[in-house]
Amino acid sequence: MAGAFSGEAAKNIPIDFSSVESLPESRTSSNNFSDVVDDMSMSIPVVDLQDPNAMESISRACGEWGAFQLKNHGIPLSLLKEVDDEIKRFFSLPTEQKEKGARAPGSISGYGSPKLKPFFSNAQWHEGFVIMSSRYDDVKKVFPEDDCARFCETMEEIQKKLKLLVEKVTNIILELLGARGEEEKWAKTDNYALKMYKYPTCPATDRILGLDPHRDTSIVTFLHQTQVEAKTGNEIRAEDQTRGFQVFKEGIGWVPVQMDSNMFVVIVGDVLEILSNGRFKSNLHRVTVSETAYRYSYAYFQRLSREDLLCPIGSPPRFRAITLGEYDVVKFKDPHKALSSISI
Ligand SMILES: O=C(O)CCC(=O)C(=O)O
Ligand SMILES: [Fe+2]
Repeated sequence: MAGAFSGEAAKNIPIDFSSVESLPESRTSSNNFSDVVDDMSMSIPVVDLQDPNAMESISRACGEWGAFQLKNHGIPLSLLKEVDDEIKRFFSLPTEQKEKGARAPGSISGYGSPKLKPFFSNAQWHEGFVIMSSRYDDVKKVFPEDDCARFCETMEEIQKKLKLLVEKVTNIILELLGARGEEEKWAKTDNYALKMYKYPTCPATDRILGLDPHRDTSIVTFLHQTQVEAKTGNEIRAEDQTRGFQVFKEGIGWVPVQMDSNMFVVIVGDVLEILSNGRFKSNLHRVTVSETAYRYSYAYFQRLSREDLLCPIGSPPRFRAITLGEYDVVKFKDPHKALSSISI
């Protein structure tokens, strides 16, 4: 198989997906593929940021779903389209070119499978590229100079806009919680990560996921689902529009989120569940893949410091106060039990 790697780098760099005609034994997963809701009318709520009742809608969505789609967010749709195009251009580069920006062991930024272990098995069908707080060193290694400038300018622009939008939405949420302390500075942080993904077509969609079920550690994650592009010679099928990002709803199952490239999906993370004393739910989500269509996405995460103390707002507290650094250690041991293991 082309693109087989050895040594440390093999842990970070995906196999060359285009060369895989059948699924290697090592890339099978034990996930449940049948528990998917096929009622198209069921989805996460849509919140209109221009609506005078936006705050109430955000409160309800975060409490009931831990996720919502955000429209009228103020980021120009032309910029969203440019970002989509640049991400597509990046992932279309030859594998050996992208590998020049490979994520170094122990680092978060760069090309490969984002550093998520031991959260997941190895078996995930995606390529990733991570930019940390507007640092483009890895991009420069990948792109020839002129192409690099266009990519970096576009990414800089979207990150500037997202920083302000995420700050605005985080402030609404903090106001809902009555937060008065340190948390307000977290909304404004200059420390963030932009993770981009390509989910290539896959020969065995019933045996592997693009991204395994997980909860983000963030306050909120902003996710944009980019265009689905059919593999040469294939039509895009209706189901490919809903194949991709899915959220888990207790008692209902996996709910596919209908793609809308004009909106952002806002996802509640563990930090917000802790801060809100359990009022807002950290959302369990995953990504499924398609046999006939590629999918691209990018996610923007605010990053707190390891020393930041997460303290539930409200009484009696349902979680013990914990620094982010300590919480990371707990999550590393067992990501799916992290929240329950700090609950009191
Ligand atoms: O690519 C997606 O749709 C989801 C990404 C995601 O969940 C993450 O980066 O945490
Ligand atoms: Fe996520």
